[in-house]
Amino acid sequence: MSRTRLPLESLPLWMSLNNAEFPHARVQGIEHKGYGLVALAKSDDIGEAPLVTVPHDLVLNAETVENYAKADCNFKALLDACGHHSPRHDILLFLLAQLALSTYPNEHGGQLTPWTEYVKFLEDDVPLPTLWTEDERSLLKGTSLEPALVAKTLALTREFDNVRDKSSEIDCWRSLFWDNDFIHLTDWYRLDAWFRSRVLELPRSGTSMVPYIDMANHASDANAYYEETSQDEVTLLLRPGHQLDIGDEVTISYGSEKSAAEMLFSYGFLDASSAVRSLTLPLDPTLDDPLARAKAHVFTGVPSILVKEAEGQVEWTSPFAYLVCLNEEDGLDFRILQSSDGSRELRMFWQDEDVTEQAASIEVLISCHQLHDVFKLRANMIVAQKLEEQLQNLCESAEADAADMLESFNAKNARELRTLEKTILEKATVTLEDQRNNLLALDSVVAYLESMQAGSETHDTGGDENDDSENDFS
Ligand SMILES: C[S@@+](CC[C@H](N)C(=O)[O-])C[C@H]1O[C@@H](n2cnc3c(N)ncnc32)[C@H](O)[C@@H]1O
Repeated sequence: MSRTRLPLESLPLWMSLNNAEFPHARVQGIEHKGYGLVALAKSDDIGEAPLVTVPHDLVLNAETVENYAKADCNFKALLDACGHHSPRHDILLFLLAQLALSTYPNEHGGQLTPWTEYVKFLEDDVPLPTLWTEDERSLLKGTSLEPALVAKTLALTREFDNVRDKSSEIDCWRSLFWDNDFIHLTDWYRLDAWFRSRVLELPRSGTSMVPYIDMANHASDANAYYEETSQDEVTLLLRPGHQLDIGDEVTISYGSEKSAAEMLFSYGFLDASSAVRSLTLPLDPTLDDPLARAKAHVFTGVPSILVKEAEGQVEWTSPFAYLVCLNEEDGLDFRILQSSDGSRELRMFWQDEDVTEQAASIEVLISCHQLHDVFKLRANMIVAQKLEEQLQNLCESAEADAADMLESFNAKNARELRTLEKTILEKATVTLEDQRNNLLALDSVVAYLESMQAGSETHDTGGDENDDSENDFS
């Protein structure tokens, strides 16, 4: 969508017309960060007074969307056809309506809101990976962001196709989506990127976008914070103890626990000062596991591996790896139970006890089993294999990149993420190897492996004695 824009100089007027106050902070361009907020007074002069106050009726949340639907029948038709799934999706539909209204008022003909103008201040160029070029995205190969980005892209495409399909039965939306082909998938990507990089969770208003305050950039030692007042206004305040001069950037924290991949995914930059060193990888059941689908079905958590470095130590956690490593001979079983109303349900049993509800804590359930250390060894090997594959992919990605050193802000961030994740993975591999060696030295594990070996030898010699020993070994 080729949209109408407004210059930043008009933002103060927009704020005043909408009864928002910004006595101590204004928006200006900040190097490498787009826009940002800067202080208009020294911290000593500001004291505890708000830097910015945004009235409740400017806050965009699920309630704003519902109220707008009551005032605009075109939007109501769209919301009823494909909305009411989640606050995020409804807010995206609202932003889409504002974008269409601000750019094609004749086609849309709907109700203007303050957001119809505010979207004209928002930049097209948002550095989130969903909006990167193909070449930039290819640099993420082997990082934990690669599968997340593929999943997100698919989900956004599905969402957009659904909105587009449903719009075909609503006159004004049919004209925008179909007859004039004004709205494209990239518009939906951009709306999602605006939402993701600007959304706040407010105690009273819930999932919300707050104009002007959403111009505040992130810093891990942020000098400001936002809060919702008892009148449901949102205010931006200085953090006690932080000194500010006129012209200093006013920053907030986007979250202190987010990994580098999460920061890049949601905000399009890496925070060099962050101490968080972690990554999460999806984990699938092994291909030859006959119970694979059943395990995935009952597991309520996210099937993943979390690797985290803290105080020099690398730890991994993966409840799903413990489920993946168990099989029927160990005592894991799945049964379909029929309830009195005739519905059928898949239930998981461990040692004949129904543990469906505890599938995500299977590690605890198996801790009393005599083969507990053997299970730990199996889980360790599943995780080690996944991490080695990941490291291999990262190396291939670095080799491909070396041939074609693409220069851009996003390319630089992709490379930094690769380096950071490679370091974490290499340390995790050493941790896993140490743990494996310790487990392999345990009597219970040695006895188990010997019994398996003896079993397989008995089995082997029971067959054709003329078998090629090399084949047996392989
Ligand atoms: C809530 S908006 C802040 C306003 C934004 N800079 C703008 O121009 O509209 C969040 C976006 O600002 C940018 N940003 C915020 N903090 C940053 C930082 N410390 N370094 C680089 N970019 C930052 C990122 O593009 C992020 O997605």
